[in-house]
Amino acid sequence: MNEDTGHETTRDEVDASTSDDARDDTSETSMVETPPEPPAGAGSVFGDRLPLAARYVEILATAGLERGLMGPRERPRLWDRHVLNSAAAAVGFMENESVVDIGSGAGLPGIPLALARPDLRITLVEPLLRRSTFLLEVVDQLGLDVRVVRGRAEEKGVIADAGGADVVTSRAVAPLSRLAGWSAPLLRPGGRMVALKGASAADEIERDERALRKLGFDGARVEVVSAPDAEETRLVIATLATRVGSRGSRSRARGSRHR
Ligand SMILES: C[S@@+](CC[C@H](N)C(=O)[O-])C[C@H]1O[C@@H](n2cnc3c(N)ncnc32)[C@H](O)[C@@H]1O
Repeated sequence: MNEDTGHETTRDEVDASTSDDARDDTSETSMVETPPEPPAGAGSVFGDRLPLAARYVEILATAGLERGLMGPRERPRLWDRHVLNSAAAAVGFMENESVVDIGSGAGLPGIPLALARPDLRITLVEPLLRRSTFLLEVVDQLGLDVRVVRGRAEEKGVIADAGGADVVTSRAVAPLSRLAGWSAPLLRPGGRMVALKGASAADEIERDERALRKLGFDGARVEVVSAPDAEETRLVIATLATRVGSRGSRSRARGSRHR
């Protein structure tokens, strides 16, 4: 059981290595190391925002590691396994869509998406104070127009604040049926869930098909995507066909808190 989330830890969550357990092996990390260099393909993903993406990787490699948001073993693969892997999901979003990233942790996939796709209007939802504080700092340091909402995706206050979104995204947060249950109330009718999943994506759809349909999701499918020099990722995409959940106000205040 994951102490942060109160639910069983899935393989995806373990893979993300963003749990507080990461703090146990910080002794392996040398804080004076220079940040990992961007791979050649990163330029085509982030364009003129590559320096901001590099700054984000630097923050993850320093404060992110020091504060236990990333495991030290992730340091050499921050670009390919995390930042570029998250940015690869950009193909799942249409122009100017509003996007809620639930369980954003250290900002994945929301921050790389905001950097690769400045047209998207992104809200990061994260319940843990330490992580939501980190997210506010990242948004501030990178000068991004991204909202941070502290709370659990399923909380009424979060739904009222961040709901009515075109897309709800997530990465390594929960099994598909639970994710769908959290995503549906945050979506406008006809909105989409775009969940970044690992190799289990197709099996999860098969396993949770009935639960998805019950929640009003149609046509769940897997799209395999990748960015240059990045690990492949699988997007589970499903459309909310019926009116489920509530629309919320979209206050532009940064750093709202719901408890
Ligand atoms: C394993 S981490 C993944 C973080 C990030 N998405 C990534 O890919 O690195 C799971 C995150 O989900 C958050 N979380 C757990 N339950 C949640 C809920 N009900 N609503 C929103 N976030 C939740 C946790 O606090 C944690 O930051």
